[in-house]
Amino acid sequence: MTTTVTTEPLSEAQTSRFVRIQEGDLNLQLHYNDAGEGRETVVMLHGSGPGASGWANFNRNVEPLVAAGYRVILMDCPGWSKSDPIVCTGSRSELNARALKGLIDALALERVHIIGNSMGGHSAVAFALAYPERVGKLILMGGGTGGPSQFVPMPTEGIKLLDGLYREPTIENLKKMMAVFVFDPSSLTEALFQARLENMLARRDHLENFVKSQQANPRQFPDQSPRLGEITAPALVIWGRDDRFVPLDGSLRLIWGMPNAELHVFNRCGHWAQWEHADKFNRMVLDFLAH
Ligand SMILES: O=C(O)CCC(=O)/C=C/C=C(\O)C(=O)O
Repeated sequence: MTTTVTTEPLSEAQTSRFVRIQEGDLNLQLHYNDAGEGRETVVMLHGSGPGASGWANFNRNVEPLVAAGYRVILMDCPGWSKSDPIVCTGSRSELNARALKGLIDALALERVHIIGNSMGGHSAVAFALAYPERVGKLILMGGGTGGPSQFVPMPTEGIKLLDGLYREPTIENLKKMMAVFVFDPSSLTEALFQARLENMLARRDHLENFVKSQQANPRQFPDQSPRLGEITAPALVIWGRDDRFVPLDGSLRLIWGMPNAELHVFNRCGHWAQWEHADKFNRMVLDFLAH
């Protein structure tokens, strides 16, 4: 007799968890997804767009890491998805870093690898600066520090569309922003737009709080370049050549600043390398983590 073992694909609902964290004066409920049972843990931090979440940003990346034996945690940052609302008047990179510290303390994880997308990259760097002993390896995509581009006027075209969408959360504005996320907008499906629209409209408080935060402090993601030399963790920086949100020269600042960083640039790729080039991205991440 033959036994057939079928493995169900991982789903958002099945991996969804909540935890209350207390980190200094930061006391809030965070939502996260938790998949796999490996000895080593990879945390994934999402970007700052309206309706973003760990699952929305990284749904093409979780399974391969879990299959390779990692535990994968997707943290929804304060002010996104099912995590508690917040108005941030200081550095959002540092706020997210503190939230992550609270989360890994609550889960009793001593040290984690971090994959950060855009705001998630800024936050991963802030975490590595504040809690270096808690970091294994860093993978930074389309982010790692705020600060100016030497080549592209700021705010970039993508960030202007993102800000416009926060102020007027319509399907038309969402499609305009998402068309700029990727190199090839024909890869975006109606189902993807609808899922993102649902996420976005489910939490109008988050949208309003983002606008209030920016009014209180337009520099939510400060320039962390002067301190990059302090980060000794091995870092893989990944960027899309055609990134219209956070320009490519941001990646050079990161690898010039961090002593143990290396860079891969994807051709025909926008701000969502982990989605647009998922297969190669996953292979590169697994290789980097293993060696
Ligand atoms: O302003 C910055 O430097 C960060 C912008 C950012 O995080 C944009 C991210 C967009 C996404 O990846 C998303 O919303 O999914």
